[in-house]
Amino acid sequence: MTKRIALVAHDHKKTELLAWIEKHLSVMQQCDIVATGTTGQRIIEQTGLDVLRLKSGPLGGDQQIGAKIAEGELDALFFFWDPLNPAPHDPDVKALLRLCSVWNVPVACTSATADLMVTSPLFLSQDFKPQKPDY
Ligand SMILES: O=C(CO)COP(=O)(O)O
Repeated sequence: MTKRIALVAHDHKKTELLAWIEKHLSVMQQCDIVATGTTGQRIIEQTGLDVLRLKSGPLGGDQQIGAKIAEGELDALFFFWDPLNPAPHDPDVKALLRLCSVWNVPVACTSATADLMVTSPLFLSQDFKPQKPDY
């Protein structure tokens, strides 16, 4: 099954995420991608990747991604959140990161971690199915 991933970046991190996507374009082309609204728009414009755009983060996009994680519809999250600037929807950001831990979904919040994640032989492997908790 195709890897289902979410790509999200706060405003000061969007350039970094876009550069990271360009660097790993061949992997990204093998994934089903969802993104929050503005991030998704920038990805489409810059890379031509096919992206399902959800609402903008402050308008509920993070929560939409959280819902997909709770429903088992995402295999990984790449969330370049901004540690230096406060977000009006910080509770949504925390909730999204929390749900990744609740459901054991791999999440990368920095380009270094994201590099390690997508270059792992397990990333695109059909055999890699992280254990889902038995709630
Ligand atoms: O705010 C975000 C994540 O918390 C990202 O939202 P945008 O992609 O719409 O900028």
